[in-house]
Amino acid sequence: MAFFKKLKDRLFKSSSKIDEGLEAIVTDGGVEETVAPVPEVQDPSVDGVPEAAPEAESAATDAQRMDPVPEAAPLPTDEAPAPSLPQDDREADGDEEEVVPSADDMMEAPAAAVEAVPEAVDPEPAPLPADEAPLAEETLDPMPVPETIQPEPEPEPEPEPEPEPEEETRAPLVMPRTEVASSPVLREDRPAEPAAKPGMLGRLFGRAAPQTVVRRTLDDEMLEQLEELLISADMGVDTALRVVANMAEGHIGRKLSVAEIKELMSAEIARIMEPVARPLPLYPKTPQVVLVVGVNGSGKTTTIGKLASQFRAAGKKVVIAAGDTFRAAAVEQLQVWGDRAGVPVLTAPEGSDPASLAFDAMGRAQADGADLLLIDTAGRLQNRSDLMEELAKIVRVIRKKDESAPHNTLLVLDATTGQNALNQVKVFSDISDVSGLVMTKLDGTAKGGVLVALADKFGLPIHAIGIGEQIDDLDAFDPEEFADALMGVERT
Ligand SMILES: Nc1nc2c(ncn2[C@@H]2O[C@H](COP(=O)(O)OP(=O)(O)OP(=O)(O)O)[C@@H](O)[C@H]2O)c(=O)[nH]1
Repeated sequence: MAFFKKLKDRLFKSSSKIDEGLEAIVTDGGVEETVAPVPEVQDPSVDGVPEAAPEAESAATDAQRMDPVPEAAPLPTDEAPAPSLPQDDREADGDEEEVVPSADDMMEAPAAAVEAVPEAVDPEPAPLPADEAPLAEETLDPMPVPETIQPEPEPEPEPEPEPEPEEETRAPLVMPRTEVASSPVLREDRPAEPAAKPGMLGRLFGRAAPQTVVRRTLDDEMLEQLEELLISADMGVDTALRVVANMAEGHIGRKLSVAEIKELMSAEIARIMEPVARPLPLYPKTPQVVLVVGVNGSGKTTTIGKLASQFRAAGKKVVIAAGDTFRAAAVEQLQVWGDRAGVPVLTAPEGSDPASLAFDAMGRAQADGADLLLIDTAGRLQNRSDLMEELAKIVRVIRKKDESAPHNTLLVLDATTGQNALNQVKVFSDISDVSGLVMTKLDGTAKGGVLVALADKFGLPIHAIGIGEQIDDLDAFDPEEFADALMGVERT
């Protein structure tokens, strides 16, 4: 399943809360309007845009959003270019994901494929392919250009083309999302054309019954209600105010439906989040040391496991240091992830000095020629000064081996803590040099708006978001996808 689809499905607690709230706000004082009937689709093979009564064009669009025509036509072929495959294949298959091999597709390899990676033994140091040469600083694309991007065109189009062997070439989440976003074929969740032009008979007889939409005039009272709604989704007062104020610009006094408000808010949220959507940067210097911090239970261990698996699957050599020596369960959990991914996990006896383990792990990573060293840490905020000293010591000792380390300090935050996440950013920024955020557990929380507040307030890069416990439930952060998922925007 595409990550965006999962994100949308799993952010339902946040989006349905917003949805219900918006319905109530618009219905309260809104007026039901009849909109132009939606033509029934009779001939989906004909490309085109459905007709709309000119005087009610926007209303018709809204009605379609609210009640999409069920038999939407397939994408016109020129909307889904797949230059490397014959036209027939694309049409016959009807599945863009398979016929247009892409980096995004590769993120969707089933976990089973990843589990098939060999045991956690030190793998034979295979020579790195040319395309994995160290990247220049700020070059964000660690993804080797796999053969699947440019598949060999078949001399003779096969009637049943074999699916591409994508499992082995999954990209890590550090893949730059800008590239993905610029490629329309990757947006399989957002077909560009909602419906086809009806056939002739359809145009004559097949018009659906007139539909209605409720719209309410945007005024101060409604703005206040919208603000409260966003605050209830954990967006925080300041951010909610900003979103609503910007959204209101140019729309005061206009009649808006729920769908239109959602789209306006989604655009505003995406605009706020755009500057912080930055994949984890990769540096030419290896091993790149990534220190992972966060309170207990925020998802550090799981995030490290997912990162290690994704990087390993992308051909990177990874070493993990199980630096939370206070919790045996955390060490065991990391070992399970390490075994799955074929990544060595360095451990130390319970209660021993995590800095000493980090020092050894640094040595091991250097000796192994590892690309990445991921260091887990304890998250005992109960004793802040102890934790601060512990983190400072880890940094001191690894700098004995590389004075530029750690190259990233990732703060892992649990979305279910809502506004508390803001305090955690403050505290961890005080005690460590936080360079970026990962937000976990966006699935199953009605507090997803907190990520908008974080972006608005701190401006720290958001590298990735977690929406479940499986390997591929962590992906780079895409502001537009997130905003749409949070607001429950339906793009037809
Ligand atoms: N639903 C959901 N659960 C998650 C996600 N990420 C982590 N978890 C779960 O959250 C729990 C805590 O995750 P850990 O990775 O152990 O958190 P931690 O920060 O390492 O915790 P400590 O080891 O106590 O410091 C585990 O049960 C994970 O499976 C996520 O994105 N979604």
